[in-house]
Amino acid sequence: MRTRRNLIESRKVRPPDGMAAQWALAMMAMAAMSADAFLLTPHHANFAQHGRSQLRRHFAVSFLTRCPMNLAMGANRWTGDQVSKVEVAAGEEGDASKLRVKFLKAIKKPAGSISIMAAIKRKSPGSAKKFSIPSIMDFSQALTNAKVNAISVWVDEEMYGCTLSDLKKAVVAQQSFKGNFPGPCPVLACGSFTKEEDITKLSAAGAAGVLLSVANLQERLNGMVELSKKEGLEPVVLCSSQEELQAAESSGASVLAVDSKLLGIEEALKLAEHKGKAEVVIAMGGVQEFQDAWRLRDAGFGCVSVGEELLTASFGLEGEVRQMGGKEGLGAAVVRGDVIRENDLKAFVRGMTAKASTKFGPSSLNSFREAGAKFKRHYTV
Ligand SMILES: O=P(O)(O)OC[C@@H](O)[C@@H](O)c1c[nH]c2ccccc12
Repeated sequence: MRTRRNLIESRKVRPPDGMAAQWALAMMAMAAMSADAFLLTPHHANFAQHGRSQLRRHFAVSFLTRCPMNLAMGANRWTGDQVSKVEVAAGEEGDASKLRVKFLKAIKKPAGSISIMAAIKRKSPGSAKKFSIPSIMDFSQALTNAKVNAISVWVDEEMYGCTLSDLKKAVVAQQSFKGNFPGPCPVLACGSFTKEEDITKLSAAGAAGVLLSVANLQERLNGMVELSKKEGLEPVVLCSSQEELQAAESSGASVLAVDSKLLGIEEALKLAEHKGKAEVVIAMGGVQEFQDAWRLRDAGFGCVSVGEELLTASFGLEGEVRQMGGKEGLGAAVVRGDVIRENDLKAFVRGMTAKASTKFGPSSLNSFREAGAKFKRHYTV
């Protein structure tokens, strides 16, 4: 039988930065309790961001007896050393293709349920909302902790503020879920990819799939779909009409995407019945309420990609007053927009995937925002 120490080492779990003493204490407590593993919850990891004295006061570990499968760092903050290693790996030369995760398997759910793909972007054309996302790696992990099924990264620095290196970081960070259930999330590369070398680059970065647009590629679509498959990437074909859906299907792609951001939810809903033999149809963007996700699910969409609302739930909007008491009040907290609010993120994903019926709505995201309050509060739970 492996010793506890071995177990910890074999899982490559290390004390987070500045927590060596607490870690040692936890180990001793584990030994005393004959626990095989323990869980460091996101709660504790959050304290790590807020300074050590507070951390020391609040530090606690939750014990899971004889449950090595659950050995998990809820929100594994990366140490400086780890980050620099990844930055090297995520650089131009580093090959992350071996870290690729199967995309279709991750997003395909039984009928009647919907999978969630979180869109990572720092900005959007035509939107005033900006998200600094200080650490793509931390965010990538927080998303998996919140049980999203896939992640997409918009690789277009000018339009979306994210680069290929960000995509690679999102891929590499998923490795901390290897051996866990659920395991690492696949990462879909989004952007307007038109060249063959785009596909090879994305493949080397460890992307699980690539978004290909019928409108952009036209007669070159079939070739790009084929090449993506050859490179081990799942081609996800973006359509905005019935004709485009047909073209996408005959290109041989199994995963189609409807541009619900462009069309709006109502128009996207109408397109669901033209999905043909596609294994999964993704609604790409424009989801603002839980109910949008539920309606898309009921119409036959298998997956929904959510960007702005999910990012807003995760980071808040810079300058927003988020607690009771108004701007000057005792409990006032002005959001800096650079800290991941894990609980809100989790509640958001849970709401999207809830087996709720649209009949008993409306239970929208906005209804939690206390729109009538004198000082606007943003709560997404
Ligand atoms: O932020 P939203 O509305 O939740 O959307 C996410 C994502 O899919 C979106 O970032 C997006 C950006 N460009 C697109 C083009 C087509 C479809 C979708 C998109």
